[in-house]
Amino acid sequence: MPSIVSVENLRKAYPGGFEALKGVNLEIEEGEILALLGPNGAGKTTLISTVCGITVPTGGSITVGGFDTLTDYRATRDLIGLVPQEINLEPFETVFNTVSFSRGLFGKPRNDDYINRILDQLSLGDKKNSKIMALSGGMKRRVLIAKALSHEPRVLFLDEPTAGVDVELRKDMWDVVAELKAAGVTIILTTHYIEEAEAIADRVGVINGGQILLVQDKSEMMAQMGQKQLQISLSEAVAEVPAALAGYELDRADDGLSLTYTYDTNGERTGITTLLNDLAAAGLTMTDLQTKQSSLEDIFVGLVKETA
Ligand SMILES: Nc1ncnc2c1ncn2[C@@H]1O[C@H](COP(=O)(O)OP(=O)(O)OP(=O)(O)O)[C@@H](O)[C@H]1O
Repeated sequence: MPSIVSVENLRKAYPGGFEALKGVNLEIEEGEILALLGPNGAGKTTLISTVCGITVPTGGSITVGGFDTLTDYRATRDLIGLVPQEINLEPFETVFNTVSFSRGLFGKPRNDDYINRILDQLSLGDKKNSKIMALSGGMKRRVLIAKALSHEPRVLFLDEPTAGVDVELRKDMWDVVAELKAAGVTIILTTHYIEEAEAIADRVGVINGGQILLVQDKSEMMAQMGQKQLQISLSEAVAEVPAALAGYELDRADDGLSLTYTYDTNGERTGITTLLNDLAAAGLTMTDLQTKQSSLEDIFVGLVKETA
C-alpha cells in the first residue's frame, strides 16, 4: 500500500536546545490505523504537531499525499484533520455552527449536507442545535472529531483521544475510530493506553525519548504475545545453567535460585515435559513452577527501559 504520510529523519530541537525528536522515520499507509504508544514526554505531540505544520522541524522532511509540509504547507494542511488533546470549543456556539465554521476556515464552500452527515456518523445529529456548554465531556470530544473532519481530510490525527475518559466512553470512541476507518480515513492516534493500541490499531509504533523504537503489525505483536514463560524455582542456587540443559536457552536469575524457560504457545510442542525430566536428570530439585504470558505491556516496558 502507498504511504500517505512519509516522515524522514525528522528532528525538532526546542529553543533552549532540548531535542524532542531525534531523527524519526515513519511511513503511514493509506487507510490504516496507526497507534503511537509512548510514555509522557516521549515526543508524540511534537511529532503530530510537526506533521500538521504547527511546529517547525529543525531537520528532516515530511510529505503528506506527496506534498512537502514546509514548501506546500496549504496542500498538506488541507489533507489533515487534527483532534487536539485539549477541549477548546466556544461554549455559547451551537454544535452545527462550530463544525461548519471550521470547514470555512479551510476555505471550503459551505456544505450543510456533509456537516449533517458527519454529525450523524458521530451520533451528534440530535445535538446539532445544542450549545456546546450543554454537552457532556464525551460529546464535546465527538465535536472535536467532527471539527477535524469538517474540511474532508484524508488523514486524521487524534492526540490522546481517550485520556481521562471513562471505560464506556473509551469503547465508544474506539467504535467511532473503526467507523471512520471504514469510511476510508487514515488514522494516527497517540495513546498511553496499551489496551487501546491493542483494541483498535492495525500497526503500533513505540516512541520514547524522541525516537521510534519499533513499528509493527499488531498481529505480529500478537504472535510475540503468544510467548509464555515458565519460571522454575530451585531448592538450591545454581552458579550456572547445567551443560545438559544448554539446548533450552534458560535464563538464570541473578541469585541462581530460579531458571526461566520461554516457549511459544502457538507451537505444537512446548518442550516443558522433556525440560522437567532433563532438570531432574541434571540433579536439580524444583520447589515451585509459575507461568507468565508476555503481553504488549511487557514488550513496551522492556523497549522503553532499554532506551531510558
Ligand atoms: N514548547 C516547548 N519548549 C520546550 N520543550 C518542549 C516544548 N514542547 C514540548 N517540549 C518537551 O519535549 C518533550 C516531548 O514533549 P511532547 O509533548 O511531544 O511529548 P508527548 O509524548 O506528547 O507527551 P504527553 O504524553 O505527556 O503529551 C518533552 O520533554 C517536553 O517537555
